[in-house]
Amino acid sequence: MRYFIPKEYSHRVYNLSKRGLKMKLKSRAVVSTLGLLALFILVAVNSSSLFFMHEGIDKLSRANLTLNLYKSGSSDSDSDSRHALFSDGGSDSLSTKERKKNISDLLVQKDEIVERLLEFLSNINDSGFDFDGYMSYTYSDLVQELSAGRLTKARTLRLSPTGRRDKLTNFDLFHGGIRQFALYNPNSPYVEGLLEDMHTQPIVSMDTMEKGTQLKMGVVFSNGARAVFKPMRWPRDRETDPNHFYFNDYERHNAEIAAFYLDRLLGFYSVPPVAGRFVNMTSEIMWLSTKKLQKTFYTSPVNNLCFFGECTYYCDSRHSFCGNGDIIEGSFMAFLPPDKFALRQRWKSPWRRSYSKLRKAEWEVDDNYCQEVRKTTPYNNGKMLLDIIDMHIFDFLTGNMDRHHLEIFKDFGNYSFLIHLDNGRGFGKISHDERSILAPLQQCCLIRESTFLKLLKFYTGPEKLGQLLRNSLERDVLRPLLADGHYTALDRRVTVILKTVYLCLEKTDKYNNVIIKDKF
Ligand SMILES: Nc1ncnc2c1ncn2[C@@H]1O[C@H](COP(=O)(O)OP(=O)(O)OP(=O)(O)O)[C@@H](O)[C@H]1O
Ligand SMILES: [Mn+2]
Repeated sequence: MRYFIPKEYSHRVYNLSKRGLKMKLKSRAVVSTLGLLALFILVAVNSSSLFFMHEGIDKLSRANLTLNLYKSGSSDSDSDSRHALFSDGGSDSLSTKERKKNISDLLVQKDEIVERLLEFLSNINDSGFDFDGYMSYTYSDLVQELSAGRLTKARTLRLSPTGRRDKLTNFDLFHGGIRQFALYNPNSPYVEGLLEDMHTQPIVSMDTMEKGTQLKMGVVFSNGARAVFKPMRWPRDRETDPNHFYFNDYERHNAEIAAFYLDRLLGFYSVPPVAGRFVNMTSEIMWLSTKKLQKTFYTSPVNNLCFFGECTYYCDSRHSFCGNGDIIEGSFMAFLPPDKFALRQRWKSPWRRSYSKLRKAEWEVDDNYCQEVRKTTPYNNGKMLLDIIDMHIFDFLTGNMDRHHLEIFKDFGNYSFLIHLDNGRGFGKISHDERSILAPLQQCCLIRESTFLKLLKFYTGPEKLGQLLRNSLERDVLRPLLADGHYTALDRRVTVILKTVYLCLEKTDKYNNVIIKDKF
């Protein structure tokens, strides 16, 4: 396998030492003196709310957001020179009232509590939040602006370069492009290229993966790329059995694919690229696998080829994977770099479920659970807790209750992003919203501002999350990937999240206590 660090990325490094942050701030100051000017205003307004954040990070974040999200208030600087995401729209011929009315006409389903949230936001003049400017943005523009912090030229993994650059595959480029705050850059052509490769490249090796509890296979393609293959277990319109506990639920190949697109749509960039593919069970699985695995193949009474493979759970003839003839669908998730190049660290999530029918987890019985978590390393660094909350919001949207571990690249340290592997237990229920997945948001009453603004945009429209995801999923060969009801469920769940945020705001009555401005 070949690795390299793309040249254009290797010269700027996020250094978490104070000196590093100061240097970063300094370079920003050169780019925009206005940023600093507005920073001071913001610092004065918000100094009390971000008490738990690392001081340096705090400054950096505010500088960034001042540039993008806020009106300059009493600042006398020239607004055209700013990258103002939310311009004040002064030249617009419509009055504020008219614009608000036009926008609210676009709302399909209003929710009384979220309406109150909007009212609250339109009235918080003192923090300089430009509500009208925000409302005039489309989701696509918004996500570009708000997720930019994740894609800045943070450092990549230290993978040693071998091989010539023109010979590098999309898979190599994906590994070379993994950064401290995002797994990939959605604007880089290698992402689409890798999806295409996983869909078209001949499969040359297929082996059972030892890791995890349910069957999954390690695949090697002819160009050297590797992927985790999860075959289709059941039809995509079949919902989770309500009598099953979350830990008895099967994995769904389509959920893995949909989760990748949802994560990308939300601007998190934490799920490795996943592509769907039809696989020939005879030539692409059986002939390539071990004798042991081959022994689990059989022909079903209706002449479909089936196998059950080897794994800790559900690998017996009552839980088989059966093809249509000998063709089966499956998801292919790009492999992360192997441990010897980039070690990952995995530990139990504080909001892990008990995985027992009888026992409750600590977070389920202790209302002050978050206050304790916030004091502990690494959740006190100002980023990881917000990442966990983002992750649970993501899991709540898909309905995945199976987030038992947190995982990062060791090389990036505690101030890095969480990798979202294992999304196969999402999209199992259409009409049920599992609110307990939102526990970290509910208990900590914190949400990253960018996440909040993105979700709110789905509520105000005109673009809705369900429709946007439906459009994205059209690209995959296994379309349609989700039963129709899942798209409506997503829109409904956005509202549930926003209501949760409003209830937090109501408790503290202060925007900055709940909605945290950091650079992500
Ligand atoms: N894309 C990937 N690249 C590298 N390793 C991976 C990838 N996907 C999964 N793995 C490895 O396999 C392990 C198990 O994967 P996954 O969590 O999807 O399976 P699982 O059967 O649901 O596991 P569990 O029972 O622990 O929930 C992961 O923790 C990770 O170490
Ligand atoms: Mn799992």
